[in-house]
Amino acid sequence: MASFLALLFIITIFTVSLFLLRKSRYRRLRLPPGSLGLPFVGETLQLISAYKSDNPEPFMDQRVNRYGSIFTTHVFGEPTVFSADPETNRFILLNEGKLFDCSYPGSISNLLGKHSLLLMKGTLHKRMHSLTMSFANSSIIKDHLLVDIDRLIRLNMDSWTDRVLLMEEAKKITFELTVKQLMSFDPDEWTESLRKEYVLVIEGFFTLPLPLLSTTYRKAIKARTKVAEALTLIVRQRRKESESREKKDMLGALLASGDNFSDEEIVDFMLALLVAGYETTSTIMTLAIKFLTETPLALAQLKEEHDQIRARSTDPDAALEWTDYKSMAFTQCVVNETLRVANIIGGIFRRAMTDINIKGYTIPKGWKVFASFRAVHMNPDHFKDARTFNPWRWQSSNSEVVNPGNLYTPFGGGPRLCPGYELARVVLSVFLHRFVTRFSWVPAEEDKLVFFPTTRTQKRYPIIVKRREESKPSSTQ
Ligand code: HEM
Repeated sequence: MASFLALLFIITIFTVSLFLLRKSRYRRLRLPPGSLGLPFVGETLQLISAYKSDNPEPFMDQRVNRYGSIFTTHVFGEPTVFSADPETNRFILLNEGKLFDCSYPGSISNLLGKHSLLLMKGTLHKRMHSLTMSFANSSIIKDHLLVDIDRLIRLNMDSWTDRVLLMEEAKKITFELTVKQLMSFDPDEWTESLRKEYVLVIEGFFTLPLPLLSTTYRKAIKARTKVAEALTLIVRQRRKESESREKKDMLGALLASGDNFSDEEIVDFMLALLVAGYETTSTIMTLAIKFLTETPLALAQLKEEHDQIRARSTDPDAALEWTDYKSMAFTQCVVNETLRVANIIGGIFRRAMTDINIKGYTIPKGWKVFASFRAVHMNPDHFKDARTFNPWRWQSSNSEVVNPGNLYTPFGGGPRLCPGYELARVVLSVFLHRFVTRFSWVPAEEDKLVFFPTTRTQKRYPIIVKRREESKPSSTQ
């Protein structure tokens, strides 16, 4: 008993001294105001509980009201400076690689692989980022991706009847599209079994990277190995045939780039691209439908826009043309507003490479920073009635958002600007076109949005769909 009390005493003294030491070191620097919370856990539990609800705003609102738009907190085991300030966010984004480095949790880094674009740094990152951009830009989308996007979306929707888990279906579509774009494969059993392994890999992102303690992480590592093996076989196969058959896909571009990438480099690169577009694009597809369902006036206007495009052709299944996409003016307002309100990527973590002075404060070297896009997008000082879904705010006649500048950053910015931003917009627009012209629908049950560990609806948004021609009264009646 005496030795237990002595141990308890030592632990208490150690913890208190650590806490005081930490406080006095930070007091010497001009840190942004805030609270580091409890020793070790900091304010992690408050953050998680806010973001696990459908209204995470109070976590930021309370701290911004108390300390201002740049404040210090302590989350996920580290002191972190949070920014809800658009100028500071821009500064962080633009100084990537100079003052700040990207920073992902160990589980994500291990599962992605060291050659993934998300983890690359320096000149190689620059080169690979521009290669990726060149592969998802508007002329490539116009020249050949649009046809595949439209075809695969229709193919998937052909089998939808009655109750549909929209989030699941959207994920399937997005995965198939990315596989097609990367290596020209049409969906089949191979694609679906690869997707199942992917789901396991992604589940591992949000666990501790400790195989002995976490079954989910162990399964994710196993699945990652399987995915890498499957992709390696494809790369090797393509190397053999690359001289005779030049395919217009990402893998072809990598092999023809003259950079002599190894199999491992190409596999890591493709694996990460499949992850980056998968959750994000499918979630935005689902949430666009959810927000429209809850805003009938916007839905009616959107339907009208798309019915008019359909009316231009006698064939209801005629492929969409680039000019059709370009004529979807209100759809672009819906896309912008969905991205603003949903905040699929609510912000980005970086690590300070040196002591950084900003707005009169110091961010100490080695500290994490979090540039919160969400806090800016949801701030009524920047967007009128910010917490309401209002696609009309994006209409060119509306003076509110003529030039949103640094205020609107759903795809980030600077050297790590999302290379899939244009592609995601086209996929979402085509999906909305086919969805509203083919179906009427009602939610099958209440479903709630949550924002941790990722933005999603709790029940994968179940809906009951009805083909529009079925719901129309027959002309002979
Ligand atoms: C609605 C859909 C999407 C959203 C909201 C989104 C958002 C973002 C954001 C905010 C970043 C910046 C991350 C950072 O600065 O650390 C990013 C990076 C990235 N995105 Fe997207 N993205 C979407 C779709 C896509 C698609 C379809 C692709 C596939 C081509 C893609 C590929 C990537 C890649 C590879 C990166 C890493 C870039 C780098 O680190 O250099 N994204 N995305």
